[in-house]
Amino acid sequence: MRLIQNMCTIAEYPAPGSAAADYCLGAAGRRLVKIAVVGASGVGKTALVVRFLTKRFIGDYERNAGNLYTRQVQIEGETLAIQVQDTPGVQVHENGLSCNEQLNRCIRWADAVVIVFSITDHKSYELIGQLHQHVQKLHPSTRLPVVVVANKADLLHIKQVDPQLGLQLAGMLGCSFYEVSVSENYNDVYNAFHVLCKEVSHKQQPSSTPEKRRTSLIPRPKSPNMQDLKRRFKQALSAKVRTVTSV
Ligand SMILES: Nc1nc2c(ncn2[C@@H]2O[C@H](COP(=O)(O)OP(=O)(O)OP(=O)(O)O)[C@@H](O)[C@H]2O)c(=O)[nH]1
Repeated sequence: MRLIQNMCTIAEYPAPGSAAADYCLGAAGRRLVKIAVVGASGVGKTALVVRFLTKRFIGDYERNAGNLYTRQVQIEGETLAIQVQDTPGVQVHENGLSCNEQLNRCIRWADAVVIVFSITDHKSYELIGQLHQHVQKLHPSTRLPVVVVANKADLLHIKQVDPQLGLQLAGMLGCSFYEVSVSENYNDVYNAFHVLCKEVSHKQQPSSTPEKRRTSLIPRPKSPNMQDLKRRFKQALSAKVRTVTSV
């Protein structure tokens, strides 16, 4: 969907670090968390993003062109600006995943990724492992926080994937897992994004762990000033002289 009320549509596929991409951060001087939402076509990526941003479920969306939205979230008492990049559905070809340059740019830009599949579409589930691998390949020097989301939990009667399998796979990949129904439940959607933001926030502040903060609060001993040193040296010297003369 192209433009949705109450959301700020910033740009389509902004270049990392571009003025558009940093708009929200610059506006309020807040820390920024950038999230890309990826997965097969029709799994509910746009619905998920819209639900998270507006709390509303809107049944029909234009085929996604990949928009960037923003909102603020409170994480452990701090207000963070978050940008969420919706992406077009990933295509699969005979020789595997086909990720176009736009999608790759989004993944490289992101601090964290949401990989979505639908429990009504087994093929979308089969993509998760490959997508996760692709994300890691585009971020070779860091372990990007990823959450796997199994959507359409309300459609149990036509399910093709047991959500339990999603949980197992996410565990094997070292990702968090959420089973959600974007159409019926806002809280699970919110929690999935919230956990991801928290993980990124902790990663962005490695030096402010409680242990380090405690250490920095221990006062350093005052270094004695030169005057003081001279005074003490003189005192020691005259005491020595007194001792020698008294012998
Ligand atoms: N029943 C049900 N339908 C859902 C749910 N989430 C999304 N849908 C529907 O699934 C369809 C596809 O949703 P989209 O959000 O457009 O999916 P997408 O992954 O963005 O699709 P692409 O833009 O093609 O990549 C829409 O008709 C949504 O209304 C859900 O939790 N339950």
